[in-house]
Amino acid sequence: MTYPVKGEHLYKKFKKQVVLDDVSITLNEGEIYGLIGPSGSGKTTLVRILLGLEKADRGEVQLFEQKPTLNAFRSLGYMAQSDALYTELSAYQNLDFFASIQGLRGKEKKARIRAITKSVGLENDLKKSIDHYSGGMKRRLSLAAALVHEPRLYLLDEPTVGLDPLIRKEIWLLFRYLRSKGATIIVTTHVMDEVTQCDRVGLLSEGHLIAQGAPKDLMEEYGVSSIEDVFLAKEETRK
Ligand SMILES: Nc1ncnc2c1ncn2[C@@H]1O[C@H](COP(=O)(O)OP(=O)(O)OP(=O)(O)O)[C@@H](O)[C@H]1O
Repeated sequence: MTYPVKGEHLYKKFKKQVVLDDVSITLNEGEIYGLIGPSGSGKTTLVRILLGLEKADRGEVQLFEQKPTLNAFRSLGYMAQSDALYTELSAYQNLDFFASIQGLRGKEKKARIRAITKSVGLENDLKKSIDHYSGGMKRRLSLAAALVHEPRLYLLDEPTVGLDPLIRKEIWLLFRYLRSKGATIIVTTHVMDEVTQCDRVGLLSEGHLIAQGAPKDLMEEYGVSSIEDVFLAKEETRK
């Protein structure tokens, strides 16, 4: 079996602060994995290390059983926490650019742009310049840019932050559709109802992966009815 992501014994320090302490994480093909934890617990750092954008002080990362390289990076869908869009271009021009650098051409490129903008609900706003986009629209466009080339692996850092519930629902439908086609998705989130839609979750606290598993199994194991309570129960046992 090929694992899309394998991080082993990852350790990272920024100056004197230990941000990740012996974190190991393996993703199976075709699963949605939610990475959750309080602000500052190390989620973004972990995602960036898994991508090869940040180097761990110790530990090993493999993407599809190879060390992260620029080529591997191109075949991923990455959405950073802050939007990386070209504000002087229209929404369409942005997507056209991102699709082109991912190697899409001609009719296929147009069809993918059309399909993805519909999925994120921006099909009527493609001509607008990004300067005239709201924060939520920019977020959706960033997501579309990460998804347009339909990679096998997505690393999405808070993709739905600031979006209204209807759009969020649409986006989760899209994630499930991508999963049904065999894609693997790692997503960081603060939204608890999104957590229960993940196949597995990893709970990060102060750089430690304190629990990992299917949300239902974790809730059963701790005899609680929410992942927040699993978090609290687990934190209690660590003290
Ligand atoms: N480049 C950096 N230099 C110094 N400290 C950093 C750097 N990047 C992250 N940190 C610190 O590492 C810790 C973890 O940050 P990280 O962004 O990974 O957390 P997070 O769980 O993603 O938080 P949030 O949910 O707020 O995005 C924080 O204390 C942060 O200040």
